[in-house]
Amino acid sequence: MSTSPDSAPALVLVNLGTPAAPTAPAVRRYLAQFLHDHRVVQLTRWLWCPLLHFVILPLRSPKVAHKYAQIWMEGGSPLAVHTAALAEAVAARLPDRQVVHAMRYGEPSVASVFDGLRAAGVHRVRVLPLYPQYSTTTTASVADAVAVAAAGLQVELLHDYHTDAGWAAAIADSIRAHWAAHGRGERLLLSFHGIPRRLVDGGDPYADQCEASARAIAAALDVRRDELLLTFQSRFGRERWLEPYTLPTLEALAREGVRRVDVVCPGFAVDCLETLEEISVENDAAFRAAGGESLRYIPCLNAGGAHADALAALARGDAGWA
Ligand SMILES: C=CC1=C(C)c2cc3[nH]c(cc4nc(cc5[nH]c(cc1n2)c(C)c5CCC(=O)O)C(CCC(=O)O)=C4C)c(C)c3C=C
Ligand SMILES: [Fe+2]
Ligand SMILES: [Fe+2]
Repeated sequence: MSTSPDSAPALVLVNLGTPAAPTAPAVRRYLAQFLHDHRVVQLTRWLWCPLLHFVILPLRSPKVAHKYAQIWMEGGSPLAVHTAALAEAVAARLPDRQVVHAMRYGEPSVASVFDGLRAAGVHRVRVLPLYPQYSTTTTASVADAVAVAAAGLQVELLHDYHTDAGWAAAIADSIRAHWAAHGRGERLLLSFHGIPRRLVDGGDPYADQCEASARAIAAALDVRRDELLLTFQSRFGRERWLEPYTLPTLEALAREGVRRVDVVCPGFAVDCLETLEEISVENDAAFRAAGGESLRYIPCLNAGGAHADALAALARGDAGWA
């Protein structure tokens, strides 16, 4: 299918990426690409490469592969399965344009997806990184990969959608649906992926955008902002990351006598290792070990209709594209 320069732009949804199999070699290949990205780890290469190749990859890959094995789905890694399904759901809402997905690390790579679009005669592309909150570690890294892959194409990228009304309403509806099915926990915790504090001090707007998302979700839920707790998970390495950290917060709540906590992860477009294993398995066990009764995890929006509607509306609109 060849497109004219003024037909609707193709849409590429870009997610982080995930291993091809729940095995140590596949996880090692994935982590090697991910953790070589200067946007993710800024350490000087002569220091970082030996540490990565001789310590982190050999030690971490088998452990992380074991975690992936616990959550692996029939069609593959949850992140891959849900991202593909989400792209299909968005495509069904945008019949006038081509909608595909790509992964920043692993397959389908940004380069291969752009080659496919060029071969199909596409001239204009909109790239929607599946990160509601902008960070140099994620969104800017997608922009780097797109800049390399997009020669000859007219490209626009969505900076973020952290207070988009359709997205915030979809998260609020998912929380309400969870409350209707399971009753309301004593606390609602919003857990976002963390980043090093140093990056925020250097100007990364991620922390401010997480806070603004929390306010938007509270407004859409019609609760006060102080009825929600905002925490940061998935710390990697030894330096200080954004605080408060999710796990110690959950343990402190349990010790204070809070029995039931609802946890939602609004920084993740689809469920993945960090939500299905870290929150739902590891943190749940730690919460109960500290005296809590149940950590009730509220799934990501995944390929749900409200999510696809919100992303399709963003793709059609003009706000935030540059
Ligand atoms: C949602 C936004 C994300 C930000 C911001 C982010 C920053 C970030 N992550 C790492 C290190 C790791 N992250 C890992 C997994 C992972 N991270 C995100 C999202 C964000 N990361 C997702 C969706 C996932 C899950 C992928 C999946 O396959 O399901 C991992 C791999 C797992 C592990 O080894 O623990 C690492 C490592 C850093 C260093 C960073 C910012 C500096
Ligand atoms: Fe290296
Ligand atoms: Fe991460």
